[in-house]
Amino acid sequence: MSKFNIAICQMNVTDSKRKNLENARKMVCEAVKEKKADIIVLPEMFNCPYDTKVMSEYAEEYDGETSQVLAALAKELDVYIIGGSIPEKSENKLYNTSLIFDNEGAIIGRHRKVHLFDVDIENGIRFKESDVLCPGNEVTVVETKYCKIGVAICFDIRFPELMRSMVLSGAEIIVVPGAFNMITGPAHWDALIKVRAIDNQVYFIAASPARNEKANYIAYGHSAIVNPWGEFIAWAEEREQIICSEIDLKYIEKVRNELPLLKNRRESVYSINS
Ligand SMILES: NC(=O)CC(=O)C(=O)O
Repeated sequence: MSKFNIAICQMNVTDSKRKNLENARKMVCEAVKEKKADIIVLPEMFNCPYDTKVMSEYAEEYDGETSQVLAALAKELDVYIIGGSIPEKSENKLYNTSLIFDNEGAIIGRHRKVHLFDVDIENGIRFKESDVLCPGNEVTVVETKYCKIGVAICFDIRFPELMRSMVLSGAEIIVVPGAFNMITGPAHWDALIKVRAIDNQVYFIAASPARNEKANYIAYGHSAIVNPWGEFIAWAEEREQIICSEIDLKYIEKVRNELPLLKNRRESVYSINS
């Protein structure tokens, strides 16, 4: 199966977990019925506000309410779900975690955000995930019936070594649920998505929450799907919406053959471990 569809549900996230889960369910169903999506991606922290003060309140141990909803939905609709991220509790620690389900509702991967968003931008934004979260320590690449997919979360996008590691492990698609904000979003979001797609010759799927001007942390929106040539093939505005695009694995092969970047790396000259 070299062609299939991926959708992003750019959903409104509220402070009610119940409403967020209901909304996720509604949008995933719509993505499958209306857009014929085979893989559906949700945004970062889709079941709770992106606010370090409340993350522990919303956190769940695996296998909690959110993972049960997503697993059941994936099975019922016969689709893969890359469950954005949620605050995950494990052994008294909190993580920003993406849970990934196959079309039978089985969990096939779990990515814990590796790079925590600790920034202090003058006259801009101060955010310190490490006040409450611990970092994950693994590169996540899941095997699906379509191809291998790398999954990372938001700030992880800024670390090209992580993206390249996924591709060296065979990823042909990279999925990043992410909640950029009104300072870093306009400055860097589109550019990062585009360049990560170009330098890794992958389809790049970046899934944001919809913009909520009343939230403490205002997400930028503008979810997008970029092809391995660096073209935006589907994109959202700020509001709640679903975007979807066809993925063509043969096109990845074509781009990688015509412009053989991955083959022509000179590892003897540079190494990502040095
Ligand atoms: N929220 C994040 O993790 C990252 C972000 O907003 C940025 O890198 O900018």
